Amino acid sequence: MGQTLAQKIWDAHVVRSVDEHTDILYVDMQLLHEVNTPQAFDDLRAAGRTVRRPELNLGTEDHNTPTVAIDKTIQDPAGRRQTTLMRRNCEQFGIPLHRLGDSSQGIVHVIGPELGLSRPGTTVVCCDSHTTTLGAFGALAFGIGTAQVEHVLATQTLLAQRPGNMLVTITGRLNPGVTAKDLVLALIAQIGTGGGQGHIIEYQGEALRHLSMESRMTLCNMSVEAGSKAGLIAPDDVTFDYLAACPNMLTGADWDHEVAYWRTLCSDDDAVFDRHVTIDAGSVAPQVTWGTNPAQCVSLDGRVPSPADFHDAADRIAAERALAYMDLTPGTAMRDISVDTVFIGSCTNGRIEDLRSAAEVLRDRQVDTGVHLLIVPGSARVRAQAESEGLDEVFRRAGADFRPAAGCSLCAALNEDRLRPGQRAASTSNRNFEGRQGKGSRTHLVSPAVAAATAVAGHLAQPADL
Ligand SMILES: CC(C)[C@H](C(=O)O)[C@@H](O)C(=O)O
Ligand code: SF4
Repeated sequence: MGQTLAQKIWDAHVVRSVDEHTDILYVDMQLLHEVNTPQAFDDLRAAGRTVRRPELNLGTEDHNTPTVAIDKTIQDPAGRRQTTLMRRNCEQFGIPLHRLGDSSQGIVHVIGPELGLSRPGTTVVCCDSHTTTLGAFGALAFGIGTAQVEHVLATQTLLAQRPGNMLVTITGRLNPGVTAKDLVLALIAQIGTGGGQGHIIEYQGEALRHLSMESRMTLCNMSVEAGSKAGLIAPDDVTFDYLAACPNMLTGADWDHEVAYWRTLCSDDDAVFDRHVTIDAGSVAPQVTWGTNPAQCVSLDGRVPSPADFHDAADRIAAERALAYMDLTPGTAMRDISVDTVFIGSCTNGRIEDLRSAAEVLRDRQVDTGVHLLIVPGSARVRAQAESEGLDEVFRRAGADFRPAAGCSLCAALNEDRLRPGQRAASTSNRNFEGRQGKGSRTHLVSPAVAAATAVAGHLAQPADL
C-alpha cells in the first residue's frame, strides 16, 4: 500500500516506536518565541538538564513586542518578563535569538521560512499553533505545548501520536481578485472548525501549482483553524526557487543533491487518506467572516445569515451568540458593515506579497477618515523589502499607520496594539474569537486586498468596488 507524504516524513523521523500509535520523532528544527517557553526552560533547569542541540533551536520575539519603535520598552509587566526570560534563557543555553531590532526578527512563522529553516521533508515544531504555516514547504510542521518544548530542548525528540491523513483536493484556478485567504476561509466554512481534527491535511490539485509560496503559507497557516494537526503541500519548483534565495542555503552539488531528494517527496498515487474533500477554487469569491469563529464566513457579496438558516442546533446557538457579540442583524449586506479599524499583518498575511497587494489598492487613494489602518510587517525583512520597493511611502501617503517594528501586534493584542470594547475591525489575521483583538473587540477576517479596499471605503469592500 502506498504512503502519504506525511507518513513518509513521519517514518523517516522515527527514533523509536513506543506502540502502534505512538512514536518518538526526531525534530530537525525547533522554533521558539517568548510566550509559552519560560516554563519549559525553568523545568529543564529544575531537572538539571541541558539543551541537547542548541543549534537546532532558534528563538525570536514577536507576541509582546511593541511595533511603534524597535527601542521601546514593553509596558505590560507580564510581557516584559516573558521577553526578559526569553533573552536570558537563550543566552544561558546557547540558542540563537533574533531580538527586536535585529534584522532577522519577526513573527516566528514568518522568519522561519525567510531564513530557509522549513525545508521539505523535515520536522519542525514550535510552541505555537500556527506552526502549520511551514507545511507549505513540504515540511511536517506543527505546534506543541510547553511540556513538549522542554522535551525537545532536552532530547531534540518528541513523543507523538500518529495523526490521520486527510486529502483536500483544490480543483480549478482562483479567479483574479481571489486569494489563498479566501480559499482557506471558504474551505473552513465548508468543513467546519473541527473538519480536520486529528488529521494532517495534505493539499493537492491544480490550483496549488499556481500559488506562490507566500499564498501556500497562508493556506497552511489557517489549516489549524480547521482543527488539523498540520497542513502539507508537496514541494515543487516554486518551493525550490523560494528556498534557493534564502540566506545560508546549500549551493552547488549539495543543493542539487538535496533538490533531487526533495523531488521524491509526494504522496504515492495509491496512498490511502482517511478523509477526502474537494473544493473548486474557481467557485470561491472574496470571503469575510461575520461571526466569532473562522467557519462563520460568507462571500463579500453575501448577507449576515439568520440563526434559522442553520439546521444543526449547535450551529444555530453559536450563530445567535455570535450575532449578539458582533452586534449584527440577519439580512444585512456584508458591504453595509462599517469598520473603524483595519489591520494588515500577522503570520497569515503579513508577508511582502500581502503588503504589495495592499499597496496596489492604496496607491493614489486615501484611507476613509473614520478608519485607522494599521499595517504591521510580519518581520524586519518584510519591512526592509517594503521600504526598498517604496511601499512605505504609498502607505503613508494614503494615511495608513505603517509600523516600523515587526510582530504579532493586533492579531492577538498581546502588545499595546488593541481595539477598545465595541470597536470593529477588518483584519487579515486568522482568528476572530471573542475578545481576540482586545476585550469586546469585533473582528471580520478578510484578505489583504479586501482589507485595503475596506480601509478606503470605510465599510467592507473589495478593490473592484472602489
Ligand atoms: C501565544 C500562542 C501560544 C498562540 C498560539 O499558539 O497560536 C498565538 O500565537 C495565537 O495565535 O493564538
Ligand atoms: S501573528 Fe497571530 S496567529 Fe500568528 S503567531 Fe502571532 S498571535 Fe499567533
